[in-house]
Formats: sequence, structure tokens, C-alpha cells
Amino acid sequence: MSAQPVLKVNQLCKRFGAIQVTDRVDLVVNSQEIHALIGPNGAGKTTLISQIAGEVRPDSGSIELHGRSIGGWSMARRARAGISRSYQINSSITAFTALENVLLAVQAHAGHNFHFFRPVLRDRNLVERACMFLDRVGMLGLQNAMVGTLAYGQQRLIEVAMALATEPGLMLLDEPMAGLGPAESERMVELFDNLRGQCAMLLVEHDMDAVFALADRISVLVYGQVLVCDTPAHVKSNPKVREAYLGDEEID
Ligand SMILES: Nc1ncnc2c1ncn2[C@@H]1O[C@H](COP(=O)(O)OP(=O)(O)OP(=O)(O)O)[C@@H](O)[C@H]1O
Repeated sequence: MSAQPVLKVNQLCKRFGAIQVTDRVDLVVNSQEIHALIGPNGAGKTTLISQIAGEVRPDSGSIELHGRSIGGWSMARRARAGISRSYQINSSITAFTALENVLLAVQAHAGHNFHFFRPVLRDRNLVERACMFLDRVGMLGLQNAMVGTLAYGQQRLIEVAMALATEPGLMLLDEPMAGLGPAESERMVELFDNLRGQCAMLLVEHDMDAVFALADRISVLVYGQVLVCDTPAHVKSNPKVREAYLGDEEID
């Protein structure tokens, strides 16, 4: 694996009132890497993701994407530069079909204005591209189903297809397994495993089976600080990590 940093976070700090939620965080995500960010509830994982995506402004520190400082960039500019973010909740439009949702993402990435669907559905190139992304997540057969009628796990797959349609260099995945049953989680793990190498991923996840199945490296966040950043095997055997997780998720 080449070790080109896609993302470099340096000494990032964020305080909410009395709580130092991000405390001098250094983090590097290399190209093609699946980098997991784990830590107990309230450790500051989502806040860190939000700062990288541009939703929350850090108090100090820097964030670089492919060596360029993006600290002053809007969310939209970061998205155009290749950062895609998935949320803990479904964010697709339930009253539209799977195809229409992915078309929206394809259309936005292609730089089109939103003309809505009648003309877009006639644009064979855009539809073909949308179908390709639906196929990549195994949802091509359900392209005409209203997203609201799909099972929760299927809706999450549509979201991944929408993220892929923006051709990201870095996917920020905030608890993609949340709310999924065991079979759906397994399917999602398989999907991310298959996407390995197509883009870098920063994965926030409480499902330790998924984390240890997918991660090339793991950063452990505790009280806003990176406690350790290492390979899954080293993280698993690290006594400090075990201590931080006492009474929380099992990491066996
Ligand atoms: N906008 C905000 N204003 C004030 N406090 C906030 C805000 N956002 C988050 N916090 C606080 O910051 C801390 C870290 O929250 P965050 O959601 O980043 O943790 P997390 O590690 O993602 O937790 P979880 O695993 O439970 O999702 C928590 O104490 C939370 O209450």
C-alpha cells in the first residue's frame, strides 16, 4: 500500500463550553487506507469528523487534504474537493426512488444544476452512471423502489451509492453499521472491504467486529485525545486501550 497522506490533521483543538472535545489531535489517513476511529461514548469522534467535513469550526490546529490546508473552506468546497460524509441517520430522500436519489448525487458531482428528474431521467449518461453506483452496492435490482419502502439496511446502501457517486477521495463514515442487524452489518462490511483501494475511509464505528475486520489502522480517542494509533493487533493488546474501554464495548 502506498502511504500518501490524503488527510492530515495537526494539533486540532475544539472546546464546547467547559469540555475540551478535541484535544491536540494529530491524525493521518493515507490513500487507500481504512482508518478506524474508535473510543468510548462522548470521546469526541463525531465532533472530529464534523471538523474535517467543515461543519464545525476548530478553535486551533490545521487540516490538510492532499497537502492543501482546507481550514478556511466551506463544507461544499470540501465536498467538491473529494470529502464525502455519511451520517448516523439515513439522509436519502425517502419519497424518491433509489435511482432518483443516486441521480441527484451524480448530477451534483457532474456540476449540473438541479433540474429535477424529468430531463435528468432522459440523460442516458447520467442514468448509466447512477446505475453503475447502484450496482456497486448491490441495489441495482431495486432502482425503481421508493427509498422509503426499502429496509433500513437497504436505505443505508443507497446512501453509500450516493457517496460513491461523488467520487470521493476520502469517505467519512460515521457509524455506518448503526441500527443494522447482523446480516446487514456483514453485507456492509463486505461492501467496504470491496471498496478498499478505491478511496480512503475514516470509519467511526462502535461495532468492533466491523472495525477489526476492516481497519488497516485504528486511532483510539479518549476524552478528545488520541490515546494510540496503531494496527488492529497492537490496539487490541494495548493495556491502555483495554482500560479506556472497561465497561464499554468489548474489544475481544
Ligand atoms: N454542539 C455541541 N455543543 C456542546 N457540546 C457538544 C456539541 N457537540 C458535541 N458536544 C459534546 O461533546 C462531547 C463529544 O461528543 P461527540 O458526539 O463528538 O462524541 P462521540 O465520541 O462521537 O460520542 P458517541 O460515540 O456517543 O457518538 C460530548 O460530551 C457532547 O455532549
